[in-house]
Amino acid sequence: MQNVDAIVIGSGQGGIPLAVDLAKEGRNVVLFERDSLGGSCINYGCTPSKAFLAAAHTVGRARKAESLGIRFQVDVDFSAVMERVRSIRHSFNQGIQKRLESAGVNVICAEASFSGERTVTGGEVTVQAPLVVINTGTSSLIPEINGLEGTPYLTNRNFFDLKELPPRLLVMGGGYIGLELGQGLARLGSKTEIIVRGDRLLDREEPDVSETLAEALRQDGIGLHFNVKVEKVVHDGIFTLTLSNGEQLQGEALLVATGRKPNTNALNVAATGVELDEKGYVKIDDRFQTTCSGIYAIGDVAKQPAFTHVSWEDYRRLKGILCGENRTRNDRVLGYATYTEPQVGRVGMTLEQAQKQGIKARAVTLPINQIARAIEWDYKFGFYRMVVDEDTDKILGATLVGYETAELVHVFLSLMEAKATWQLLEQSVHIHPTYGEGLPSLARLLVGEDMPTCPNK
Ligand SMILES: Cc1cc2nc3c(=O)[nH]c(=O)nc-3n(C[C@H](O)[C@H](O)[C@H](O)COP(=O)(O)OP(=O)(O)OC[C@H]3O[C@@H](n4cnc5c(N)ncnc54)[C@H](O)[C@@H]3O)c2cc1C
Ligand SMILES: NC(=O)c1ccc[n+]([C@@H]2O[C@H](COP(=O)([O-])OP(=O)(O)OC[C@H]3O[C@@H](n4cnc5c(N)ncnc54)[C@H](O)[C@@H]3O)[C@@H](O)[C@H]2O)c1
Repeated sequence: MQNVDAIVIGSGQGGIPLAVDLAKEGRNVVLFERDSLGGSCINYGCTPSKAFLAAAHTVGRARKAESLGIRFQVDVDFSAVMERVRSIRHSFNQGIQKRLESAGVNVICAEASFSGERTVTGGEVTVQAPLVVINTGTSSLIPEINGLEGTPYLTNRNFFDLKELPPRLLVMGGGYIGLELGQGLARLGSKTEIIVRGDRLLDREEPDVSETLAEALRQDGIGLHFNVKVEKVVHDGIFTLTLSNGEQLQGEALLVATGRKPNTNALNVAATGVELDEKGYVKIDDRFQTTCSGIYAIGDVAKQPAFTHVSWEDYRRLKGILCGENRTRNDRVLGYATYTEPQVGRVGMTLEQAQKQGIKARAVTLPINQIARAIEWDYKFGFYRMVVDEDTDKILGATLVGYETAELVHVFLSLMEAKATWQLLEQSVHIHPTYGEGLPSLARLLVGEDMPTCPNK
């Protein structure tokens, strides 16, 4: 056994920069990774999915251009689309490897598990350190369904290895992955059916977000099946799913996107006193400390909101804490987005969430058809909503559904980080004609101005 300064388990989005920084400071750092360097985000998450959606949404927008008087002949070279996705993934992955190597991190390509207090074994290597950081992420949670096991179903792991476009795609799950990848393949040409066990898509969002997305997906030709479960799966070259309402659906491909489970099974945490919650996530306190001193956990495995920028920010905060700064993980404004078309850009609380916390809150909503830019570009789906505290006038949250709202929502992120009031937004003079000019217009609804609120509308 060797003694080192720090051990990082998992090359996730927080673990890599932390290992690099510590190594650059001259510490002896060992990083264990059992799979490809860069974790879910680079290998089977954000990077390949967004490169894939760049192609898919280009097709969607080309088809939609007919309403502008333009007709395109769309010819999808699926194999070229996926080759490009894989080459971007490869280049990101190589970049990570070089970064770790040049910083002097000792990378061990093996599955790691605890073999004693702050002692970790992976492959032939056993190391002990005063500092251990767990950044092992999550994997697909596969439901137990009669006949599913052993069939060649897709998850986000093998989706990006597809070489041919499946003529028909069945998707289980109406969350982020099911909607992004389902709409993506539909736009590239697969006849797609999405099976949802509840009564709406993205069920953590407000109902009108779900309705807007459902309408947009239907316009892409996607079949939506609500309030049904998959009871049986048969695969004989083709997948046949029997649903709880008796209906049968068939497809050449089945994507299972029904949630995630933490990668903690292999860790043998009992050997070092790290406790897990009832679902297997690592329990941490406000400062990322597990129940074992000297061992920290960051990112998805610590049940942080499962986004790359959160894992990255966990690293920045943990680094501050390790350097003696008085930081916690709780005082941050977190946003996220769904990269469907329309996109859903979100930050902070919804009206219902604010009211449940006892805040006297109010929400205003501006439909996208009140924004000149949207009319000029014939963009029909969406709305902008802001939630404010009526006592303090502070902005509490925003939901933006529409064109590239993942970009636009940063206006709210910054305003909220600055603890700004809605009056600041109301006073702002945004450029005409932009989607962004809808934001002060939204704020002006709070002073009672009638719609339309944008110039030329
Ligand atoms: C399809 C998809 C699309 C996504 N799109 C987005 C997006 O657009 N934007 C966004 O912000 N987020 C997105 N996410 C979420 C994002 O990928 C994760 O939140 C992000 O990767 C953070 O992960 P992490 O740092 O916790 O660990 P991960 O990136 O999951 O990395 C964990 C690493 O630990 C390794 N590991 C696990 N156990 C062990 C062990 N015992 N020993 C050694 N190594 C181990 C794993 O192999 C993995 O490489 C997406 C996720 C998916 C699945
Ligand atoms: N744009 C992004 O930032 C992005 C994109 C993809 C994934 N992610 C991250 O990855 C996480 C996981 O995504 P996900 O889509 O797997 O999970 P999710 O939790 O978003 O959605 C899973 C869906 O599957 C449904 N479901 C569960 N069991 C089912 C069953 N047996 N049959 C049918 N439906 C079932 C759930 O009701 C839910 O709607 C997300 O929560 C997110 O944090 C982020």
